[in-house]
Amino acid sequence: MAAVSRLSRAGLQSLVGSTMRRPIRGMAGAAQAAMDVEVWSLPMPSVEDVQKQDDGRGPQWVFLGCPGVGKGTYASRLSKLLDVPHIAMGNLVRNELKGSSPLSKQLSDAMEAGKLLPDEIIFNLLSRRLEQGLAVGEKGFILDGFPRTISQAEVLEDVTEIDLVVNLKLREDVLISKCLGRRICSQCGGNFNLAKIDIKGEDGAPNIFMPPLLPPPSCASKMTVRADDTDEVVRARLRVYQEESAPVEEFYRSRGKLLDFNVGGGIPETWPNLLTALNLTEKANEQGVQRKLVA
Ligand SMILES: Nc1ncnc2c1ncn2[C@@H]1O[C@H](COP(=O)(O)OP(=O)(O)O)[C@@H](O)[C@H]1O
Repeated sequence: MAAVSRLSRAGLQSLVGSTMRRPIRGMAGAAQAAMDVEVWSLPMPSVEDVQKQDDGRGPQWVFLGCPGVGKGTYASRLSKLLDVPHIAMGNLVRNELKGSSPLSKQLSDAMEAGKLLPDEIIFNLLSRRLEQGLAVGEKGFILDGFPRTISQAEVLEDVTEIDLVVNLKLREDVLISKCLGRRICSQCGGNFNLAKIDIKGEDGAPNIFMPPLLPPPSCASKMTVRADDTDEVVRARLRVYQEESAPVEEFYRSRGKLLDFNVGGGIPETWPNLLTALNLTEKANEQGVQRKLVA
């Protein structure tokens, strides 16, 4: 619990310390002022909170990877196995932007164009989520979609020691097909995918086969598409990933924390391979998880 507390509170401190210095990209002055008010109204941490030593902390992992690679799918499965929450930044953002205020509209427009949102908004949402987790005794987390820039990674590093960063990889044409095939049930929130990937490997590259993940009949008539899963916006998100997020891979690689993992197939094939790469078994949570990287 202390670990989550430390991240959350120190994250706030770090954010508050940098809010006024860091320019907010592409935001109108009024919207920026509104965000600053919200950020500064958050509770200030005490030095003791930040310095408190951890005990009983759970795993604190990060999932990196391009849009469509399956971060949500595998982070969610691992979170159940490791008994820690899966905190998906994109979901926090989408939930927050359901309102109709001018600021929500402006941020939704930016998101739907594939742009990153300002750090202040992101830190605010993440801190709030971690505070809620702390209140219910969460001990660790798997972060998905955060950090997405070097500056976010630096703030995270200031406030907690991430144990492991799983970097999912997949070729770009497949990423695009997976994003365009993604469907979400408007009733149960289930994630599905209509894309059928069947690529014969050339020049020694392995075949890639990913069957579609079709909805059950009860969901079939309720399929929705994310507004940013259009061809144009997916390509924009991939460009943003290369420019802003790919350097985060190197940030963690240079610290010896990055585990590259090629997503070579569908879930039934990839999930056990991922567990093997992580040296985990399905029963890990019953026995107490000891993560060891495969040598
Ligand atoms: N860490 C972050 N920093 C800035 N913006 C973010 C962050 N996480 C999510 N967002 C915003 O939410 C959108 C959707 O995020 P997500 O669902 O994680 O998408 P993806 O499928 O591209 O990984 C992003 O395109 C961006 O606008």
